[in-house]
Amino acid sequence: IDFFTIFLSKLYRELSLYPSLSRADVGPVITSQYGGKYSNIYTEWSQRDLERNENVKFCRQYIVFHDDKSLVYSGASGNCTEIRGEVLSKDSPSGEMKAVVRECTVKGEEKQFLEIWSKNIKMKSINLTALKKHGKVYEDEQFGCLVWSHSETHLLYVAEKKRPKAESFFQLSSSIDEEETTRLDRKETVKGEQFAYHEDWGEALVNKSCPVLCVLDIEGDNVSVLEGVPDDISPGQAFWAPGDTGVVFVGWWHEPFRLGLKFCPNRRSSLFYVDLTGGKCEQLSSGSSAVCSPRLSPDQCRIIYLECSVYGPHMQCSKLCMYDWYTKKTSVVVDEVKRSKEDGFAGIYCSQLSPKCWSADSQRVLISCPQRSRKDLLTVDISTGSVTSLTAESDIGSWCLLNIERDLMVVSCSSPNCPPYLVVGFLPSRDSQEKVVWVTLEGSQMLPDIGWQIMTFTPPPEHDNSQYPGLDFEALLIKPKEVKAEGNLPLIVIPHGGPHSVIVAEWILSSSVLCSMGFAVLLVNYRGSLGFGQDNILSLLGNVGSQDVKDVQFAVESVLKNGDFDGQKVAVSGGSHGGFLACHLIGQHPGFYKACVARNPVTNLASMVGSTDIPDWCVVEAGYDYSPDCLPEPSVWEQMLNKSPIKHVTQVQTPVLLTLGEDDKRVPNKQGIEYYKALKARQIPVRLLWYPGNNHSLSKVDAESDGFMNIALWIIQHLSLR
Ligand SMILES: CSCC[C@H](NC=O)C(=O)N[C@@H](CO)C(=O)O
Repeated sequence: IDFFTIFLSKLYRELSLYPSLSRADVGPVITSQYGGKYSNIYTEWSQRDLERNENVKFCRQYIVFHDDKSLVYSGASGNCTEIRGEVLSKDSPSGEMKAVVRECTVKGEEKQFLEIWSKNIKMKSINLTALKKHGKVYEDEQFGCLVWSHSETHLLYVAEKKRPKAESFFQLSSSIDEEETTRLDRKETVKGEQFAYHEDWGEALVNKSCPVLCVLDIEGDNVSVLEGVPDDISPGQAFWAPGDTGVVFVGWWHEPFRLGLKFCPNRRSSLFYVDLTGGKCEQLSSGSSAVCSPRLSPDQCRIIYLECSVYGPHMQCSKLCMYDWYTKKTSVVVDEVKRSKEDGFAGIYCSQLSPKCWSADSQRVLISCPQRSRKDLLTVDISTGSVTSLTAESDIGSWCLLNIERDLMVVSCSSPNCPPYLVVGFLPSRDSQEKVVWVTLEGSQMLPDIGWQIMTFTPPPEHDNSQYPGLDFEALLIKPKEVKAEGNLPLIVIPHGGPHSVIVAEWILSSSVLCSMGFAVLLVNYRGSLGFGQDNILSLLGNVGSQDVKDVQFAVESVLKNGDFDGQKVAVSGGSHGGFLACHLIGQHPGFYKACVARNPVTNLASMVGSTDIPDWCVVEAGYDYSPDCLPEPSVWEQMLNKSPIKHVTQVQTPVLLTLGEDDKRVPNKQGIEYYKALKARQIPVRLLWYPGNNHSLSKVDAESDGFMNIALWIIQHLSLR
């Protein structure tokens, strides 16, 4: 190991110390003995621990004195504490109690407990594993929840349906000597099911197959699985209906078969209500669209939720819809936006609203979402549908709403040169022109040597899309503030994945380390990205491998015209669809890029369609309609192949580093291997890194850090930088 590698790992270690915010909850208003009003804010953070090789979660609380409209005093109360073993946790609405789902190992066996804490006493610890009412509790963002009833007497959560134990046809029947419990267990086992296949919900949701809604009656210590949910529906994102009469949830249809859900809010789904007493289930929204993130208003009269169409591009511009609990009427509050409005509003792009998103008077909804290459904080007036940005004028690249309670907004801010920090501010009243006064609760350190800018590009006429003419796109350029000698800045080009996702101007660890090492990084939001209107998204369907490739190359060549860069020292790196683009770029522009890195890249749509958890993606991106019960026509297979990077592999001259996850369900690692073999056959330098226990994101701490080091060293080597 040389000096350079040590320097690089030291830099990575240093910058990986900055934690990110994952959650914030605002407690009830307390009146102090001197009459001052205050609330506690509970925050959760996550940080990479390179020594322990895990992402550690910790919490810190803050105290905020206020007069319901403005902050009087705020500060941290105590130090931070690491959180271990907590799967889910939630304070009761009054703040009197706390519920925790905890995982721990007892006598070598993993168990899940549901704990109820009151003040400083653990009142109950219910062994959910021993109860055997259901399987593991869901902790994911897709289905998972832990919700107190309004009366604080019951808790609602989602778990895997209990599956009868399967045993071999040849298992001997229980002997008389066996303990009673073992004999009872045996009674419930089924023979012949031992090797039955159970569908799951795909990438990052493996082993999640049949979720059920579960309720704990706290007083009676009784867990029950709610009845009445239709058999062809997987429920999740549940909460208590007004008056605790039942439960509202999102239900995803899982017939004819489950398609991957991660990054796919376009799956057929609806809002449902299941009655607690009779188990009667009612469908509240249309059955022909895709919905998520339902949130009940503080006055308990309305439910706001996001809706988009089924199939088509996976991520799209959403509608903000509202269901009136009493009139049972549904309305569209904010419609899909085809092109940015005159006031700059570009539409709603998020697959999740913050846990609470309503103003205290139940008249406005707050949403943080990408608007072109920034993440902004928007307010929506539910009676007029008018959208106002609270942050459009700010210099900060990303405003992420963690929560809002009684108009106190808790936000995580960051920029490419500034790690996440925590701010709070009161939402000004509906008809006031006042600006929000933001107060920092937990600051962060600005990196003075890193500069960033957002660049806008108009494609040349020959690249214009005749069906969707006049669209522009952007790129985020991150580069050292001081360029030492003119004309020798190396450039790393990073097209994002998706392709319908977006890079916003937020803190990105890898980019900041690369920039601190003296690289410029260009992250391109080519046409097809989120945040620029629905037309922009649709313009890419059928044009993958050409329009997106042209946009990236156009952005790179435009940037290179600036005298700071060395056109002979350009590398390209991307993951997933970004890896697809990296491989396309080196195939379509032979020799232009001196190094290429691809994380779990899509290299051949035609060979992937039968093995990914989202076959519809391949067909739709190739420009065709997907149908789950039809094999694509031969011409569609041909087009899928024609639009794939493998088609251009014979032109490649660039050395390629592939990083693959053994357990990737999204882009099966065979895609990378197919490309690896094609390169090897032509004696193009190629190296493959294989990460066991990792899925599509390669985000486990060791895979991420090892990947970063290898990527940086690969680029340095092939750009001849040492
Ligand atoms: C059949 S894989 C499609 C590409 C993938 N899309 C959704 O999962 C992708 O590019 N994913 C991005 C995130 O959007 C990634 O970086 O993994």
